[in-house]
Amino acid sequence: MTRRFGFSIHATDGRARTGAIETPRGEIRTPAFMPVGTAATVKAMLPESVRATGADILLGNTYHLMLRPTAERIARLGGLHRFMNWDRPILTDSGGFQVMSLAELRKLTEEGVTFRSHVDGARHSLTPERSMEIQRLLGSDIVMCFDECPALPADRARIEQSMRLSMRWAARSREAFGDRPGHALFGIMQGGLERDLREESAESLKAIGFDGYAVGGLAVGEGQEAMFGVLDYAPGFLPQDKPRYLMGVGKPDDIVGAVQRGIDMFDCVLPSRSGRTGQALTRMGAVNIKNARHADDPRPLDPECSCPACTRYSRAYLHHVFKAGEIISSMLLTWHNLHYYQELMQGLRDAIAAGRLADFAASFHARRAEGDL
Ligand SMILES: NCc1cc(CSc2ccccc2)c2nc(N)[nH]c(=O)c2c1
Ligand SMILES: [Zn+2]
Repeated sequence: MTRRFGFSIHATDGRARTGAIETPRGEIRTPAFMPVGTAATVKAMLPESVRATGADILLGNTYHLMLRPTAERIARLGGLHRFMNWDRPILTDSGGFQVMSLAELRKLTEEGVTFRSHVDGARHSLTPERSMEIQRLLGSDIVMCFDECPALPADRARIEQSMRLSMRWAARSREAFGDRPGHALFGIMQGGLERDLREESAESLKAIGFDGYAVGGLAVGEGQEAMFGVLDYAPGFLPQDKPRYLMGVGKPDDIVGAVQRGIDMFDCVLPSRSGRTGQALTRMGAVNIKNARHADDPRPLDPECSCPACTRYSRAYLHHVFKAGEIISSMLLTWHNLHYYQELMQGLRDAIAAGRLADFAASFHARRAEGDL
């Protein structure tokens, strides 16, 4: 077990890489999918079940945890790993993105953001310094810089102004983070869909120096084509020997395309959130288990899947417990969706290692029927 944070690339295929991030709490195989555990839980899953799906790392949410139960309380109780019974790596976001999308009465200044809690209306402020303190109190292994992700649509001037503010905040985040062996600080590239602003952001972040680099400000409504257009060049602006994390992405086909363009780490609420609404993500595409056609179907959701939902239950049963609003419905479909995502990541890692990523991507797309199954 290492006391340090390190990244090694084991193989490449085109711009895609497969390797591992070494942390004191265990390794993270890349490309990696990181389930989101917003309020110190991956909804409808026990931590041991999340691990059983193949996850090496979870995401925690600074914004939610600072409001409830507060970072200070979690620190007093031994930190987030102890609190939520997950002893492997945790990455926490810096909170700025959620403030702008969830909080009320937000005020943005050079200093940071003040806002009212969506929980109880209490006033709060987040600055780069406070965000670093909260993430330290939580005990997260990978800390994200405090940044600003501009709401779209936004004109170039707004994107430019916002990116440069985020770069000043990145420098303050680095300063406030200090020297913490075994813990990592990731910078976040901004710049919208503007190539020159993306390059300027990357240069600013490299000049400061980070343990990893995220691509922020994508998957904010621009659509897959525009996102891939940015990913055709933006990862290349980042250091080749450091992990690259595409924040908040994405659907399975988003992930396959982004891996082909050099991204190593992903997170998305889709597998867990859609699981709770009855949408099962499978290699053939999406299955909406609430549809009446499943009511008498004795077959498994996906006969090729080895998860508990597919090996022990029929579509008819899953349909029934969903229609009845039974808690087990969320448990089983969330488990299946997270299992499917981790199988997809393992398939990508194996394909890159074998130099057959193009074939993997081609068969991935060929299997997916259009529309609902
Ligand atoms: N939808 C894209 C997205 C998502 C997140 C949130 S990722 C996340 C969510 C919950 C827990 C951990 C990470 C972002 N976070 C930051 N800091 N900056 C961004 O530009 C950005 C863009
Ligand atoms: Zn399954």
